Amino acid sequence: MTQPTHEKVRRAIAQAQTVVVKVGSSSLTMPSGHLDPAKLDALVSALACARVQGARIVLVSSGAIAAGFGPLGFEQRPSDIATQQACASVGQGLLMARYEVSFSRFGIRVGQILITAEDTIRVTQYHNAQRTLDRLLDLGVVPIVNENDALANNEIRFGDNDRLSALVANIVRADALVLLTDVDALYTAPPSHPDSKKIVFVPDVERALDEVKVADSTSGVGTGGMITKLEAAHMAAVSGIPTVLTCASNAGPALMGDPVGTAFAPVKRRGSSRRLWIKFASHPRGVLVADAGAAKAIRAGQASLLSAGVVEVRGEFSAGDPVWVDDESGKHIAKGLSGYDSEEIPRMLGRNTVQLRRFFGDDYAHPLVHRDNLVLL
Ligand SMILES: Nc1ncnc2c1ncn2[C@@H]1O[C@H](COP(=O)(O)OP(=O)(O)O)[C@@H](O)[C@H]1O
Ligand SMILES: N[C@@H](CCC(=O)OP(=O)(O)O)C(=O)O
Repeated sequence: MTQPTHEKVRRAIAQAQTVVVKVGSSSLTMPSGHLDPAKLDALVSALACARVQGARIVLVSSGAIAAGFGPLGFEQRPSDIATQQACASVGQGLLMARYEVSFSRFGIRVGQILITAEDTIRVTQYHNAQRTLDRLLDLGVVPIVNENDALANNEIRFGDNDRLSALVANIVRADALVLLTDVDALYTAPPSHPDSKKIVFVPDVERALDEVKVADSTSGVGTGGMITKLEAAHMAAVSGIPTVLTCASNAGPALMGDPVGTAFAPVKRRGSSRRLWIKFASHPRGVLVADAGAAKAIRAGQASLLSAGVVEVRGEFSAGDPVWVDDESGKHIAKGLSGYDSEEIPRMLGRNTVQLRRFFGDDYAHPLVHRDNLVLL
């Protein structure tokens, strides 16, 4: 795929049939922990305009925690998980009620989808989410997606909605991803730095990840900061989806392909959501150390990690959990989903498939990490 120009990327965004728009907490709420109805209405007006012109819009909206902590009497965003989850439970209802009213000004229906990281990777849940989202879009509904904060397991929770929005874009096979936040564009360094400069086009997001200085969120209500937005743009880019990042008040022009904010070019064709999640969002719970031969085969691509080529297992994990694959010098070479619980693995190490089948039975004759679940770093 040849690298598209800035104009071509903007044109692709303007012509996008299916668009995922992600809006951050700071663009919908006040620092006091309440919804800001004027901001929400302005965003909805821009989205409704695109919808009325025929675009299929999926809105990934943060703001549940930020809209819930004020009504529950907290002065600032709570930091403990249980209170955040309680705030999300209250705030999510308030958020949807307001979206419902606001979209109804344009005769547009909305539907709520609360999703977990698991739903984006496990095949049946993934297809379930895909089927519901596709059907909602066919019916002209604007699905409003958020992470299922009230119940999400902290171990694999996204926490921010940036990377979740890139996975949703992959699920609905979106033509464009629009990330709306409280800053008008990506800058070479946090905008508070006196010599930071605006970046209008990123042809190669992998280079930008190395070159741009980023900081965590400072808004008091958001979580990810710029790093998770760059990761989302990266995930979209490797899924073949262009991204524009700008402030929420630029939503209308961004959707029309105007040169606002920062546009990111796609770099490759589509990949699977599971592999995107493994590479960008999973938190490994252990390590499998590959010998030189296995490390070489994995680096060459397309190989599964077999017990015969593993010399050590570290950490406690269950089958299906993410793990690092390291070489013997301790360098991470890949991330993958383990095929076995960590306690089962030591007796399998160094044995080939024939020995595993003979000693332990057919259940032990599979790769430690199948190549479909293995992603090179
Ligand atoms: N290089 C950078 N360019 C632009 N903004 C940056 C950069 N580094 C850090 N930021 C900060 O990231 C913030 C946006 O992240 P966040 O508060 O998580 O937003 P949201 O709630 O919309 O997800 C901006 O307010 C900005 O100060
Ligand atoms: N799912 C959470 C999102 C947390 C959050 O702050 O995300 P963001 O504002 O996008 O950085 C919520 O709705 O509160």
